[in-house]
Amino acid sequence: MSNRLLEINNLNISFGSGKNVFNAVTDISLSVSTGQTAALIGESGSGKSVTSLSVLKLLPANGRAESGSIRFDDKEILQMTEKEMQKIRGNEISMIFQDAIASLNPAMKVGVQITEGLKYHKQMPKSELRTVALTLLEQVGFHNPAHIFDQYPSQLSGGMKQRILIAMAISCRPKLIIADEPTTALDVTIQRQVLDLIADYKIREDASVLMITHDFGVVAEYADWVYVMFGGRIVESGDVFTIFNNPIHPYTKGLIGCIPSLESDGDRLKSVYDYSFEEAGYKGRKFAPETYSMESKVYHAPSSLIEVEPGHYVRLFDESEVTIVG
Ligand SMILES: Nc1ncnc2c1ncn2[C@@H]1O[C@H](COP(=O)(O)OP(=O)(O)OP(=O)(O)O)[C@@H](O)[C@H]1O
Repeated sequence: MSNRLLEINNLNISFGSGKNVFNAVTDISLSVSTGQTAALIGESGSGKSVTSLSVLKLLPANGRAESGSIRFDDKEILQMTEKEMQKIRGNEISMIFQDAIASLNPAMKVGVQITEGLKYHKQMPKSELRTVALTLLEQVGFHNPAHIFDQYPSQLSGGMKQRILIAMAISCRPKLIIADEPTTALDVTIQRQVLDLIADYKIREDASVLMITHDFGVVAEYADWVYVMFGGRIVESGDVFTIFNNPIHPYTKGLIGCIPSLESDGDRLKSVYDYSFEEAGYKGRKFAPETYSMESKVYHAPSSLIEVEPGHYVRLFDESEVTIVG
């Protein structure tokens, strides 16, 4: 078996029907190897969440994977039935959602909520559930697990609730964790704790993480492999060192330029668009995903990723590599 636990190939996802079809994700390919963290980074609306939801077959009702493949542990997800997916969700793949704190049941003790997955997926006897839940609470950093077990969500802070969610996510010892901006609502110290807990789990269990983020600082610290998304496509990918040392696509450069730095001497934080305007010398988004217009002509950019050095892929964007189609 390959060590690619998750492998997405040429995935296309659209919403709507008839004339109102909208392609949210176009020709995405990515993989997450065993024991590694892959980050999917891009601005809001670039298709990160839609891609990750498709791995669990949890797309909204008006969305669908049109073509491509999603292989997890050498099984094709897109061909699985709902019943088969129920055995995978929360068991082999866990997802920590952006706004997941709201999903905690306010009327149930958090300790009991942690045991739900174990009852459902592992048929664990009642006598063992409490002991396992206490261990999980310890693993996510609670020094007084017996006390926390009996608390209701309203008695806990946001950061504590986030740790409960991580305990739930890891309870069945999933092979893959999908973390969709799990820290957006939290302050910086707690963000780090949450990301560290996910990283600890990954190391302890030799598990894999697909991390969805818009923060290159987080990518630098936690990811092994990076996929940069723009407009529903991957525009650059490679291992984290290569992407930081030799970013090629203007959008990637822009994102890296957005990381606040202590040495920046008080400079205004550049937005990605400022960067592309200045660096690319174009009026408009030079690196638009497929077509863009300039001086009343429409340009069509080649849509394939090119391997510019071993393992480093970039979608072409240079004017010399653009053909005029209209
Ligand atoms: N139910 C839906 N119906 C129609 N379009 C949708 C639906 N859900 C998402 N989209 C569209 O799909 C595109 C990708 O959205 P997605 O949520 O994956 O972006 P994202 O990169 O995860 O952004 P964010 O960081 O804000 O979550 C967006 O243009 C979005 O408007």
